[in-house]
Amino acid sequence: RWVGGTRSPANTLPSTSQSKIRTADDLPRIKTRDMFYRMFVKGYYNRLHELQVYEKQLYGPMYKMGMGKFHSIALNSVELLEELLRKGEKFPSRGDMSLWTEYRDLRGIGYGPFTEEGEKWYKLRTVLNKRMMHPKDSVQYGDVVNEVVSDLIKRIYHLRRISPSGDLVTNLSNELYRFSLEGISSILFETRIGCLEEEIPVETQDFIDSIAQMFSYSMPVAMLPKWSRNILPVYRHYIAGWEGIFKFSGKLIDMKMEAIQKRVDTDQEVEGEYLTYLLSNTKMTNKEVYGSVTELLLAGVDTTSNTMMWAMHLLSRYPNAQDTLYQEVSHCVPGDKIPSAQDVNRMPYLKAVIKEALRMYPVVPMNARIMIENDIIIGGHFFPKKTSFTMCHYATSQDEKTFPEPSKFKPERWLRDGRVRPNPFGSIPFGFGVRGCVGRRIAELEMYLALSRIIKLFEIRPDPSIGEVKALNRTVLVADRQVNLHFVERTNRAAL
Ligand code: HEM
Repeated sequence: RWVGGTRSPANTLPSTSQSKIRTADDLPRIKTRDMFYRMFVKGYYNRLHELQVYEKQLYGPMYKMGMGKFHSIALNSVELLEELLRKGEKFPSRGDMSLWTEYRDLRGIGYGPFTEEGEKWYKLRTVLNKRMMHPKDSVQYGDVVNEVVSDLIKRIYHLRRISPSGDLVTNLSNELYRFSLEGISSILFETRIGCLEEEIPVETQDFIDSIAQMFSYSMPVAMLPKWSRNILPVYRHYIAGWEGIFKFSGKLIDMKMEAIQKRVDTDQEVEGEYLTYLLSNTKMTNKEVYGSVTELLLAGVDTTSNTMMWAMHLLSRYPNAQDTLYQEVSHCVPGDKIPSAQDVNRMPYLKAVIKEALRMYPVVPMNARIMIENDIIIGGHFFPKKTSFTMCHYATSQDEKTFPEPSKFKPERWLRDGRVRPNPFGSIPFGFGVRGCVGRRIAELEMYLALSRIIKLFEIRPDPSIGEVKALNRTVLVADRQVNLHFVERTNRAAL
């Protein structure tokens, strides 16, 4: 069979409805030959997000796709995504994560929110969601994040100063990666790790290199057969990446645990934020905390940094939108005051800017669900349980029926000022439902606080020498070239 298990409507549905229900066999299928041609001859392999748009034109909103062991039903319309997500199971699954679980099994480390499944996943999320998921939870991290934003601003001043024009910041993605890693580490480890210092500490640099190593060897490890692992060095490098990641995060978590233990031993009150909560208020062991904190961290860096990069890139190209944002920020936070987590709640345009940047560049451009427990009917088609669905939400967020003039950056389409707002399933950059992104509120807080402060201090302008920037799909949507921006100071005051 093409997808799913062996059940069919004939043995699961009431006989009256059987005649109207179609199956996967009635859907168009992308031929393997065509898929290879598009990927490797037409060069779509790193523009899979654009392939969604192209294939919708060829096959319509629902089609079969597959390569090797991987087979899936592509859903490529707002209506179908809404139907699938609304019919979601109690313990939704995105599919096979054995590439990540293998290392955890090898070292006896607990699974985190990405790798855990079923009821165990549900229980884990119940613990992890606390102090993270509610908008008011993120407010408590406002001061911690603002300290990191201050260091980012200092670094922007420094980089401008040493640039030939006196206001250029080159390779913005790299700077925002450093900001984002520092921001999420300061929340998850409750300590600073020095990513924004001029010289990054050696241990932190090793950690950054290990993350890059693990990600870059993931694809070859997934593609190569298991028997090649003892022959080729690829698997060894991949495992070495994980070793470096867990060595660093394990050390920081152990240090926190020791500090908590000392306070407990001396009858002092234990105070702290997320990590302290996980270590002292839940029944999680250290090895379980390693697994979860590390997965939260890995999910929270490139996603946040690239979204900020796209938002700033767009603002530099749409000066009117940038000006509207500046007016809002300077009205809500006048003078030298630094925007706080409470202040950003009074800035609807700021939120709309991020929402629109995520619509145009949803950094995670596709997502998946696999029905574990139940058969399902989607778009009038029957699918047996274990069917895998690919959610083509990059394409739906570019659909002009939901978003008129989709290639234009129009934050105002998200404002709640009486206008008809787009279907919420049109743009789902953080996923949906109980399995949706756990770090959404933290990511939003980081982006709001950084962007509002930057826009208050600087007018950002494009660097014409870099040409037209396009998105490449490298697990997340990144720029196809180095992005530079001019940061023109709005006043003479260096308000830090
Ligand atoms: C702009 C920033 C971010 C974007 C666009 C984003 C997007 C996503 C998406 C699309 C998913 C899949 C959700 C689903 O299947 O319904 C996800 C899951 C997840 N995200 Fe994020 N994310 C961002 C930032 C973060 C941050 C900062 C963290 C950590 C604090 C984080 C942690 C996670 C985790 C752990 C999961 C897996 C949740 C689970 O399976 O239960 N993300 N994210």
